[in-house]
Amino acid sequence: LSRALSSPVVHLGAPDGVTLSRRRASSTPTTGLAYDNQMLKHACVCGNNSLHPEHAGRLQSIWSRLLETGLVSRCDRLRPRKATTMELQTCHSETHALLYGTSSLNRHKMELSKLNALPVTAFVRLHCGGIGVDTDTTWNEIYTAPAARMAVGCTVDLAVRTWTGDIRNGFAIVRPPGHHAEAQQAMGFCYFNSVAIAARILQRDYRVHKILIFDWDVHHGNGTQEIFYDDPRVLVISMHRHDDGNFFPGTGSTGECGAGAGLGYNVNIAWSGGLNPPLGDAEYLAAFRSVIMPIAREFGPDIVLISAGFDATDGHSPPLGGYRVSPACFGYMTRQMMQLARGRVVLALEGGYDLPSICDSAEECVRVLLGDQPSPLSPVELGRVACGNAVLALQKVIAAQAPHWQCLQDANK
Ligand SMILES: CN1CCC(CNC(=O)c2cccc(-c3noc(C(F)(F)F)n3)c2)(c2nc(-c3ccccc3)cs2)CC1
Ligand SMILES: [Zn+2]
Ligand SMILES: [Zn+2]
Repeated sequence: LSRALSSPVVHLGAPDGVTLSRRRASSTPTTGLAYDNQMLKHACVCGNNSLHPEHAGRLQSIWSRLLETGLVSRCDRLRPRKATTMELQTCHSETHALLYGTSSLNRHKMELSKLNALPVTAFVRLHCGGIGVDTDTTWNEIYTAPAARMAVGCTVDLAVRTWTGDIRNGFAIVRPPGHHAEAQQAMGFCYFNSVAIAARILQRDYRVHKILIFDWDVHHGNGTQEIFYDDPRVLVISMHRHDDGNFFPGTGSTGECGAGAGLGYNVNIAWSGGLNPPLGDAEYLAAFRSVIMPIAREFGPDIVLISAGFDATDGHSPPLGGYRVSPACFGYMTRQMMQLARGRVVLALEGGYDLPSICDSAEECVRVLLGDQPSPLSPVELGRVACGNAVLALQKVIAAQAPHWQCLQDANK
């Protein structure tokens, strides 16, 4: 017993009722995970998941997978919290923050002047009997606001604790998603732009100089682009299906390179050509090798935030995605990003709804964040040349961005 007593971490079988429960401070920081079941409650009152595919099952299944695989126990589980209104207002207007950040349970606490300032047309009646901003962006007057605030709070805390070195890197298992949310507009299942708010807080409160936001969701992150369009300290790189504006949300063309001081700090890899053929790992690898990593290295970020939507994977039908990127490819892209910013990388879930694919993809990413070897990419994909449409799209990006990035100028010689 005396020996056991000498090593304070050992939980004695309490033979004498003494238990030394002082936990060993984790000497080496590990991967942080943020999740809370309050985010499951955001749902349309009609309860029809096939009508509203951005449902709680997405989050529940990812969390279950991370538990079953033992990955959660290898990570540092953050204490989840809701974002404050002040935090929401780093990117959104006060009206927007109060409109979507206040549930009916708390509306009575709002100053009357503020309550009266809210646009009455904010929500419309949906065919399903529910209400929402639009048919995709449904509103549950009790549960949507706390869930949306929770998604932001979890993402912010992971980013801050990664910056301070308290955790090595992190993954926010959150919903509702955020990358379509603009300063004054909720849309595309999004209310608050979690990743953008995290970036703004790192800038304002931690004086972080250079932040890379990489968005690999199959949809263009219009909100993120809009928020940082004139900011040279936040480089936004988005790779997404565009089809000359015919794919949701329609923004994110190659020529949108930023404005003012931010010119050159917005990079859109806008895929086109529909699904002839559907894009896969070969195209995403070509984008990484020829554009994304060269620009990211030249920028030299202090931290990397990833809008990690998994709707580009196989299993996502054409209306949503239609591409065939493999879960292992998301692991590969995560590992590539870990070469930057001394490995300070934080992922936040955005889109994706095919449960097996998003679970496989999330698992791949968490394993890589923990330092495990990523699953091998398919030899077929490794050996396949990127399709013609993808090569054209990449050439357009290089032409548009070469004036702003030295690394691409050599590419033209
Ligand atoms: C019933 N009908 C069925 C087809 C439909 C097609 N969706 C879209 O065209 C669409 C439109 C706007 C936004 C998005 C979108 N996807 O990910 C995200 C993200 F989560 F913000 F990243 N937004 C997708 C689907 N949406 C999803 C979906 C699933 C999870 C998250 C978001 C959309 C699955 S099928 C719309 C609803
Ligand atoms: Zn509904
Ligand atoms: Zn998406």
